[in-house]
Amino acid sequence: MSRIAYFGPRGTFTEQAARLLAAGEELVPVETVRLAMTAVREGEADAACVPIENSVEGVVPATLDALSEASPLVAVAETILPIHFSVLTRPGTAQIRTVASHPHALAQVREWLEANLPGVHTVASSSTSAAAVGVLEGDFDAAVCAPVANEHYHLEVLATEVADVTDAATRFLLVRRPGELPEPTGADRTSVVAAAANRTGTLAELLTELAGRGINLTRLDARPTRSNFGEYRFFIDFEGHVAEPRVLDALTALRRHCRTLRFLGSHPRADGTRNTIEAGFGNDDFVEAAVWADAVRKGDMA
Ligand SMILES: O=C(O)C(=O)Cc1ccccc1
Repeated sequence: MSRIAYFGPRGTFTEQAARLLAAGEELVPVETVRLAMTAVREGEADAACVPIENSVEGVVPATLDALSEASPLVAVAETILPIHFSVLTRPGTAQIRTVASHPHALAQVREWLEANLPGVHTVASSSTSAAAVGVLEGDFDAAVCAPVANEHYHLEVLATEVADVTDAATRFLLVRRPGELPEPTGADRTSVVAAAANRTGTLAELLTELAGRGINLTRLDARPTRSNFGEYRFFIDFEGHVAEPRVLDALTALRRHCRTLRFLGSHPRADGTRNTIEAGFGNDDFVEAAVWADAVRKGDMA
């Protein structure tokens, strides 16, 4: 049985995602996203399940930062969960003055709180279930949690299915130490983090290399390098698998433009969207063109 570290404590949305991505494996809650990845880096866990992006609030910065630091990790699988919340309180609570949750969760229930708990004081916690623990311990009056939270904490349920934005969703990754890659499926996502040279047009150069090979981007985010003010790393997700020649060709080109380029994995997409392949960019097109170019170089051209 594999050991899977997940962003905890028990009862987070990430636990729900880990149950799907690593069914039947040993799931181990870890206090922060970064420590979940450290457990994998140090060999204490075989993989980590972490949130990466939310359809309402965007990326989870802690996940991007932890993916770009220390030794490389690669994403091998993903899942997307619909997000709605349960609001939990201690049994017998007469008045709710404080409500805690992960900042992404608080941002997604602001209207509900204004309408149902006007004037309540909101407190950011490290995760949704850390807020439930805080309620149990008397630190806050209520917590905005994942539906799975109450399997563990047995609090009073004030409301379920709470969400200002219907159809909100969060994507989660399963990351491992580098090794054998998942097989290409035709509906894959490849991720990299690029530290481009700090000069005019470098981001445009990177994007042109991808666009010029008909590669469709699925996400682009910038995070500060933390070392030099104004310097950024670019997190780029795009359609396709590194086993496909147009993707490998693009990565090789990106490498030439970057101070550092970290490969963050190629894995099947949870939504099953097939890779877009423009005319002339299929695997066979690259093979035929390479055979032709080789013949030209050898002087074998008919
Ligand atoms: O705190 C959690 O439960 C998480 O897994 C992070 C999160 C927070 C809000 C929405 C989706 C995921």
